[in-house]
Amino acid sequence: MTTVIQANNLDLTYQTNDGPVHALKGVDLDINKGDFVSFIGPSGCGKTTFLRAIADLEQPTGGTLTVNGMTPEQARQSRAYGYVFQAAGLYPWRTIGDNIRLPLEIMGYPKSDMAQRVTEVLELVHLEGFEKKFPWQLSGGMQQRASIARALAFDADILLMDEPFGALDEIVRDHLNEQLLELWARTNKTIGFVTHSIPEAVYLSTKIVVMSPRPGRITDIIDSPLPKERPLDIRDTPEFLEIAHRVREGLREGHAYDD
Ligand SMILES: Nc1ncnc2c1ncn2[C@@H]1O[C@H](COP(=O)(O)OP(=O)(O)OP(=O)(O)O)[C@@H](O)[C@H]1O
Repeated sequence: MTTVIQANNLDLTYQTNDGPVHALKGVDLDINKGDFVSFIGPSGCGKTTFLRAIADLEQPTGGTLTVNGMTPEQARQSRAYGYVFQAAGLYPWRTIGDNIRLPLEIMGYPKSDMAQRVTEVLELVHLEGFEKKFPWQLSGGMQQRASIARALAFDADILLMDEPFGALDEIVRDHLNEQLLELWARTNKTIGFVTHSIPEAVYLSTKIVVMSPRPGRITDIIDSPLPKERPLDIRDTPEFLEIAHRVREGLREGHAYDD
């Protein structure tokens, strides 16, 4: 099994006007190729910080972190991952196709390759035919799918997603969760996914990382026994509910630490 992301005793402390904030403390985690890893925990437990450290957007203050065996900086330069933010962040004056093309243009991709990539990724997120539409002509869920398509444009092996569906209603979210699993199965990407939702984490993941704040740390890592193929009604099975229960217990323990 290939380890794609490896954190050893990782620390990250922000220096603020109110003193140091220990956002990550002693984080040890191995993420293997093809894993779907969810990070769940209360606000401030360092989920986003960890994702940003992987993406070289924050600098760890201790320990080691490698991405595809490289430093996060080298991994960023070799375009090892795509990043999806909570808000879709599409440019309103650019069409969906032009939004997806933008990172490719910046990197100087040949024009012919670009057209083909845009078609491919739109197909992956089921937005065929929307290339010429503007973001405001799409629903919130479709915009978020377009932003996933943009993150897939480079065909990076790793997809980092920071609460991509947090602002969407439950029905749309269920639908996108199903589609994301299908995309993951088709592409065999390694996915790091931040969420506040227990059912979402359990439904999507092969590995669930439960975190706790002050200092931000990992309190439980659950390797999911659920099969890769997951219809939505798997959420009513005893196996699913058992994992959800373990996550809830882990979160509760983390909270007790604060009292
Ligand atoms: N740029 C920054 N400067 C100073 N402190 C920061 C910075 N970014 C995050 N923090 C602090 O680090 C801690 C971890 O923040 P982080 O955003 O990683 O948590 P999170 O688990 O993603 O939270 P949420 O669920 O609210 O997004 C918090 O206490 C936060 O206030």
